[in-house]
Amino acid sequence: MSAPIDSPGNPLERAPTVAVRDAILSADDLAELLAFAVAHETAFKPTGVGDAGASAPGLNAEHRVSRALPPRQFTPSRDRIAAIVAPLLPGILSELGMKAFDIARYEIELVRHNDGDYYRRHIDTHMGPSDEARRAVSLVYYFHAEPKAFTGGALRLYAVNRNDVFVDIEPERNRLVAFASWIPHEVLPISCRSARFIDSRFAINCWVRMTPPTLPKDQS
Ligand SMILES: O=C(O)CCC(=O)C(=O)O
Ligand SMILES: [Fe+2]
Repeated sequence: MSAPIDSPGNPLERAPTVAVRDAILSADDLAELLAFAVAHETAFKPTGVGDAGASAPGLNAEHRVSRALPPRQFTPSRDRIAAIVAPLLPGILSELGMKAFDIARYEIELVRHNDGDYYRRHIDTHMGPSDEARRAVSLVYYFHAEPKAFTGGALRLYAVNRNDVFVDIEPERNRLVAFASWIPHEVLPISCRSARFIDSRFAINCWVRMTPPTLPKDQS
């Protein structure tokens, strides 16, 4: 018996693959988006966990502190965001090593992290057999006011089974980051001395939901 010449290692311990795209929006569109967020400041509500993949539904300040705009208030932007993401998706999927799939829908959320906020390690999807249209790809688009008035807030993406193998992505203005929704990740704590809403770390989450595969019929 001979040992493999080049062991591929354990995929669960490998650093995750992340796709990063910069300069996504024009300066005008970016300014409009920031103005939209600022105009809706009072509508942002504390975020919960457990919508997908987290341990328990509801608010959990140990796990996640941030504020999000209720999705119905952000729906006018949904088609515009989908129109930006759709043409980028084939290249992103191939970079992530994922096959093209039937898109059931895009799920979109606008989130603001301010002083002391964070989101601990989690995944964005459910695992195991299911006929729901599950989240397959997570995309996060970052924006903020200039000059940037917060520090921290990197997106840390982990190897599935390791805490000490990770990739940090800076939430650069006008940057889109994409990763498979089952990759564990966290938002590192943010410091924002002014604590003003406009100085927040803003992010648009866009989850691409996959049409579920047809499960084999029970033959018994
Ligand atoms: O804002 C980010 O960088 C990621 C947010 C996140 O992981 C989530 O909302 O599920
Ligand atoms: Fe997430």
